[in-house]
Amino acid sequence: MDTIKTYNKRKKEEEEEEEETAMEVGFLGLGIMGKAMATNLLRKGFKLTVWNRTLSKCDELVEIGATVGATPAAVVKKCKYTIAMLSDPSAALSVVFDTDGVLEQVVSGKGYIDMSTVDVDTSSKISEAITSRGGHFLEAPVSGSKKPAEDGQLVILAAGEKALYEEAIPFFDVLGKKSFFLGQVGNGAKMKLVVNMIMGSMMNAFSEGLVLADRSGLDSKTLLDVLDLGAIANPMFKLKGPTMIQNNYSPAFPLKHQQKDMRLALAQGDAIAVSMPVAAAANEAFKKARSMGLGDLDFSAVYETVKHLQHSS
Ligand SMILES: NC(=O)C1=CN([C@@H]2O[C@H](COP(=O)(O)OP(=O)(O)OC[C@H]3O[C@@H](n4cnc5c(N)ncnc54)[C@H](OP(=O)(O)O)[C@@H]3O)[C@@H](O)[C@H]2O)C=CC1
Ligand SMILES: O=CC(=O)O
Repeated sequence: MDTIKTYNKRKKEEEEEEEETAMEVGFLGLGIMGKAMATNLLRKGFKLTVWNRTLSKCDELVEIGATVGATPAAVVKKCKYTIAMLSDPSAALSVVFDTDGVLEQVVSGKGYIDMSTVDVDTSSKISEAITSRGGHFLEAPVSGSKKPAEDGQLVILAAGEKALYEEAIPFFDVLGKKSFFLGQVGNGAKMKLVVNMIMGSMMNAFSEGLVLADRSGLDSKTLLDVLDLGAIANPMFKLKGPTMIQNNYSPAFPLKHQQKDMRLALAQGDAIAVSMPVAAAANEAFKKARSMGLGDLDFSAVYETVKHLQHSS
């Protein structure tokens, strides 16, 4: 009789533990984007276990209810679903494959959702590793910056396992205003790089326009008003224009990440022989900006490089 009781008690505890695990969501990477996204998930009632390479960045999340995992592996062990938001391909790979990384605890049924902006190769390597251990993988890079992340207004570009996409919709509903499922792994990465290639090229054209207007004796604020009323009005010019003309480059989207995206988009074009001279020139300007020590500022700081080119000519 006692044996049956003990068995039933243990079974109930296991079921409770399983339920608990199912509700826990892991979050790796609490930079500008990750912090805002994790905060939204917590505020909407998800139980979050967070990890960041610089562990002190977890403190603010702990204050609003998060638990800290000591390593990426510890987070995955505890949670059925883990979301990552990391700087670049090398960070995304390191968090999965290094000692104490994600892969050590991926077993059947675990879901890994990488929302970092990376290239197809990186995403495919991660996908193969996770799925070969019975886990499920989704890439889900986002369009939208710090403010859309804070407001839960990102555009989510998901690709990979459709079933995991369906399961992740409650997270995406909190994080974004719209999510797309784009098919096989790689399509999310490709779409995100196309979008950011266009954005980086536009930022350069905009910077050149601001310089040309200024050197032509025109008022920059009037230029912004004219642009905003015409066919090329857009939220980026409207948001960044006023701060750029005040030389304020407080980072929302760090310039080093925009340059990484230009580089990866050019490689994407290179592989399929798509010629992109405008994007290539924009990439050079972002590289120049990095060499001027502007990499941690907002990507709109490329305006300083465009101004600098006039001084040196
Ligand atoms: N900011 C934006 O507007 C947008 C950014 N993105 C993309 O989202 C991703 C994150 O961007 P964002 O939050 O702005 O970037 P941040 O630079 O603010 O944060 C980067 C994060 O990656 C971590 N990291 C960097 N290198 C490593 C490593 N080797 N191992 C482990 N962790 C590492 C950082 O940890 P630590 O704190 O220790 O440095 C930090 O948590 C990037 O891929 C970016 O391109 C996409 C849309 C918009
Ligand atoms: O990746 C950057 C963004 O603003 O989107």
